[in-house]
Formats: sequence, structure tokens, C-alpha cells
Amino acid sequence: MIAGSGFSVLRPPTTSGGTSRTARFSGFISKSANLGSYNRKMGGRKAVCACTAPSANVQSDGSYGTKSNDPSIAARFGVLCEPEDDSDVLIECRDVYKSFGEKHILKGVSFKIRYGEAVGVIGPSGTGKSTILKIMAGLLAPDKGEVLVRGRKRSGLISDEEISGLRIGLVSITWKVGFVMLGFCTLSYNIYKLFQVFQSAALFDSLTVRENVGFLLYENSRMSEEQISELVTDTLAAVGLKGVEDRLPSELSGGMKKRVALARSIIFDTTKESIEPEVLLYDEPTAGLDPIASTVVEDLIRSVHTNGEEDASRKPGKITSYVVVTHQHSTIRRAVDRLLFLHEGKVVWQGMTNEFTTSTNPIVQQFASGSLDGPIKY
Ligand SMILES: Nc1ncnc2c1ncn2[C@@H]1O[C@H](COP(=O)(O)OP(=O)(O)OP(=O)(O)O)[C@@H](O)[C@H]1O
Repeated sequence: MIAGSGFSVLRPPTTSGGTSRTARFSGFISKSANLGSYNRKMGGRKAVCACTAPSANVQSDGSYGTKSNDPSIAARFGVLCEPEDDSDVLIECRDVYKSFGEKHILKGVSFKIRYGEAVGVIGPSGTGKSTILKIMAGLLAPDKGEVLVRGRKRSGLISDEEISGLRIGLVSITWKVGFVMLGFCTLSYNIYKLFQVFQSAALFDSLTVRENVGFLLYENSRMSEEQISELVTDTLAAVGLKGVEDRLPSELSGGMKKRVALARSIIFDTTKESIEPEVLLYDEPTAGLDPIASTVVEDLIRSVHTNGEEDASRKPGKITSYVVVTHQHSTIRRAVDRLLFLHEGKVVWQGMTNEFTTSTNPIVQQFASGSLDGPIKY
């Protein structure tokens, strides 16, 4: 069983057995995305956007109330400008609508996630933050509007074989069910199956921590079992866990499970020559954690981000961009640079994190202060 879900999974034989990986983790075979053209286009450089959208109230058509595309003005007034060049846009949601029955959740959501960005999605409960994350990950299809992955329209879900070149991972840690859910995908059908299993909950409770963390490598790499085991140990150490490889998830605390999920999201095939750009989507990674554990997770999220330095496991960071859905002020301050505020089905404000508490937008002011008075009604 997957903890917190109704799925049954066969417990694989021990890793030292002669059983094939495919037999052990049957069905979860992924296909690496081809990033050659993208890497060539970027010339091997990291294209961190120097300009992002200004702190702005977003109009009903998705445009900004205030905007400066003149870098000199931006520099003078400390206002960041919206880049005109979209060559570094990895994921774009364009006028996305989504309803569940009579509930109209997303009503024209538009934004771009660029190469190198760390973006937070905030807003009142039930406003559709997790929904937009699932749409970006390809787990849900929009009713209307488009999701573009590196400029190419995604016509279905993540089964689209022709869209490749970007790995999109979803780390959703649902503390309400007391467990950890993780999905990690390339845009391929088999990985979609993986998502289908993972989206309902959690780590496989019948697999050890080692098997959970090394799951995709056992199935989808040429690494030896010894290499994987060593890498799992290193990666667990990088998230502050030691000596837990042989434990089952039920033997871990909630915070440890979150770290195991994070370890699984950052582990990658070290024998591969090219490093694929990857976007990680985190769904409330610090919900339910104490302040210190939150800081640990926030710093880990930062540390796996590509920043030209080594990541948490002492390897070059490989997460090109990430998006975090959160309610936690500490996570907003510590783990992201830019914010999108979702309210009543739209992005109503976006700005840099340091502008969050100084914004004059009444919706943002109310949310930042937690006041009962204001435009947001409960
Ligand atoms: N598969 C679904 N079927 C029906 N309703 C759904 C489904 N998924 C989400 N919803 C509803 O859509 C609304 C938005 O849900 P979502 O989880 O995206 O909100 P959220 O902003 O992430 O909320 P929170 O901050 O409380 O986690 C909620 O009312 C939820 O009940």
C-alpha cells in the first residue's frame, strides 16, 4: 500500500537479488527528455532573468497596471521590468480556466516561469493554487487556455511524447494525510503512470527509504545497485538524514518523510552526460512543520536550485527553476524571489517577495497582515 492511499504495490525483493528492476518496479519506466536543442540554444549558459514583472496589480486582461520595460527606469526606481524576450520562458500558463462541476476555480490565469526563477504562488485557501500546479505539471488539463512548455503548446497531459526537453517534477507533501507525495516526471506516458500513482499520496510504505529514494534510478538508469545505494546515502545525508536507508516510511516522523520526499526529488543519474533543465513544483513543502524544520526544508529548496554552485549533495544544482505553493511567511521570505497572488480565479498581483509586505494592493495588504477586514471574505 502507498501510505495514505488505497493503492497496493508489491514489495520488491531485496536489491541484492537477481530480480530485474523492471519486474520489481513494474510499469514505471520513463524516457529521458531530449534537451540537446535547448542546451545548444542556451549555449550552456544559465540564463537567469535579470528582469521580471514589476510589482503590479494585474488587470482583467492579464496585463499589468504599471509596467516599465525600460531598464534604465527600472534601475533608477528599483522597479523590475517585464522582459520582452521570451526565449527563457520555460512554462507559460495563458488564460487558463478550470472548473470542477459548478465550482469555477480558475478564471483566466496567466503567468510565465522563466529560466532560473524561484517563484511563490500565494493566495487564500481554495483559490486554486494546487490546481494550477497540477495543470503546470500536466496532471490536470485546463478547460480553456493554454500551457506552453518551452514555447510549445501542450495539447494533452504529460503523455505528449513530442514535447520534450524539460523535466517537470511535482513535490506535494500533504500533511493532512500525514504523509508525503512525490511525483517526478519527464513528459512521457510512462511517467504519467507514475504520477497517477503518486498523486493520491505518498511514499510507498512497503518500500524502504532506500528503495523509495532510488526508485526512478533502479528503474530508469544504468547505474549499478551499489552506485544507486551510495548515491541514496549521499542524497539522504544532504537532506540531513543518516542511517535511515533500511527503515520503512512508517518508522519515520512527518518531518523525516518530507526530507525523504525531497531527497527523492533531487536525486539524479550521475552517469548521464547532459544535465537536463528541470522545473520543480512544490506544493506546501513546509505545511505542518515546526519553524526550525521549515527553515531546513526552505534552505534545501534553495540549495537544489541551479545557481552556479554546488547543491545540497555537493553536485552542481540541477533544478533550473521552481515554483512553491505556500501559506508560510517564512517560506515566502526564505525560499522564493517572486510572488504570484491568486485570488478568485486570477493572478491579481505579482511582485518580488520584498514587496509583499509593502504593497498598497488592499488584497495583498490584508493577506500579509492576516486582517479580517478587507476585500477577502471568509
Ligand atoms: N479533483 C477535484 N474535484 C473537485 N473539486 C476539486 C478538485 N480539486 C480541487 N477541487 C476544488 O477546487 C478548489 C481549489 O482547490 P485547490 O486545492 O487548488 O486550492 P488551494 O488554493 O490550493 O487551497 P489550499 O490553500 O487550501 O490548499 C477547492 O474548492 C477544491 O475543493
